[in-house]
Amino acid sequence: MTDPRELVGALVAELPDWLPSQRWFAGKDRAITAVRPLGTTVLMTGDPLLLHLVVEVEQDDRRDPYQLLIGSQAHLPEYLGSSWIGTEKGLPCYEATGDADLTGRLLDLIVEQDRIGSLRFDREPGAEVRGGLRARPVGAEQSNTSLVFGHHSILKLFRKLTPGENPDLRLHRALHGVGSRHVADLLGSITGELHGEPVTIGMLQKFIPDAVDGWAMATTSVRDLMADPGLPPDEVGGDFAGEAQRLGQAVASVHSDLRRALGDEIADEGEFDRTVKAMRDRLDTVSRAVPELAGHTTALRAAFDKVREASGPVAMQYIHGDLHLGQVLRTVTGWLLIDFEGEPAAPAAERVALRSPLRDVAGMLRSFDYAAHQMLIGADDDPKLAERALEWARRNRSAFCDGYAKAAPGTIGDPRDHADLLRAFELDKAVYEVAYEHANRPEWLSVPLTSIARITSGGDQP
Ligand SMILES: Nc1ncnc2c1ncn2[C@@H]1O[C@H](COP(=O)(O)OP(=O)(O)O)[C@@H](O)[C@H]1O
Ligand SMILES: O=P(O)(O)O[C@H]1O[C@H](CO)[C@@H](O[C@H]2O[C@H](CO)[C@@H](O)[C@H](O)[C@H]2O)[C@H](O)[C@H]1O
Repeated sequence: MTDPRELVGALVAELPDWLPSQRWFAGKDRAITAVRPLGTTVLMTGDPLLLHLVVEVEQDDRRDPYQLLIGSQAHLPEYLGSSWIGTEKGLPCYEATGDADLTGRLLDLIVEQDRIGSLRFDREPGAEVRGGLRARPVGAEQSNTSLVFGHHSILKLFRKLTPGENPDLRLHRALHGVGSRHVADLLGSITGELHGEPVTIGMLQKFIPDAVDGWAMATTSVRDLMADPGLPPDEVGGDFAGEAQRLGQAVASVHSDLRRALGDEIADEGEFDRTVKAMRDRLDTVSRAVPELAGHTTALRAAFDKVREASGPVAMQYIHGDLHLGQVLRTVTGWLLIDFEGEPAAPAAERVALRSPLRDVAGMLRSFDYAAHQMLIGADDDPKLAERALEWARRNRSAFCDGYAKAAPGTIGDPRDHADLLRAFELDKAVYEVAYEHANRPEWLSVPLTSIARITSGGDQP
């Protein structure tokens, strides 16, 4: 029988070519200079073989750890052909998250609260987890890989590993602990080891089979509005304003639960200077890479500088960090928030820092703008459609803020009362989006760029 470590030793040589084609691989814009195995755990022996692998990917001066689930068997079934990575020591090796015959093992290990090598499989206290189920990967294009077991649970395997406890797990656990109605129940987790320290490998949650994501609902509503140009928005069948308001209430409720669970603190004097510096630094970096941003830098800097004039105490707390319509699920009982990992490209320290909850509000306001304007990408200029898109965005941004204000009598109250801060956070997010679209969807670049032009010229406050 082939020694799994020898197999891994040979397989890592294939990874520099294979990794860039994976949706979840975060370093697609830089060449890979080396891949080294950091840890190998045998989860199933024999044929098929199931290995858990942590590798370090070197790119320029960065070294990022990623986790892989590797299967190997003498006769690779046809349906797994597209998961093939390489044939080592005469054995086909493949990415195993799509192999339903193998991935059930991960769930069973959580049910049994097992430990294999440096991997620890835990059930949350009191959680009932059903084992013996086959998994299907979530089809959507994601930063991580999620596996759905029956209609019961969903296991997220974090691909790029963040040292320590992943904020997604930490914040879900905290919210679950205070009984938040706006997150799915946490059922379990998988912890590994990175350079001798614990690291979150996976998170198991209750699967909500009837959930629809906010982006799908919002873009359907925009389409309905465009299809009925003569009707006022409140008379169009798919009007979203009621949902936007409930979503605002849900986000405010999650913020207040996070404060209750993990506390908050008033921003110190240096906070605003640090915030402006970070916004200016990001702007400088992004405008070097994206020339289309150059014409907006003066107006953006002026808007960022207004943060220094923010009046009154500003509370800092744990927040979602990358809130948009794709991160919220509508279920029969209301809105759920998912994916509390923060911006995928943000440094680990930033993701665990206390921040203003207005950033999440700004993220969602940006998303309403996106939902309205994505319909216009690639279409011929049509001032009527453009006006209709703006109308949808204004109506739903304002409904969202109404909902937030209604449910947040505490520290922030109505987000619109912090106009300068909110505008700066929105613009900072739009600069992030310029970088994101430039790297991932160049044809969408006009969406954040047009918003930046509009907001800096005085338009678009909710
Ligand atoms: N508890 C859940 N119930 C149903 N579907 C879920 C649940 N959690 C996540 N999903 C689905 O899985 C997808 C990926 O989840 P997400 O946490 O956003 O992963 P990623 O970090 O890879 O972006 C979501 O877009 C959503 O469709
Ligand atoms: O969902 P992720 O955590 O991977 O977030 C990244 O990808 C998002 C796109 O899928 C991106 O969001 C941007 O596009 C959305 C529409 O597709 C829009 O609703 C968001 O407002 C906009 O920011 C997100 O920025 C990025 O981090």
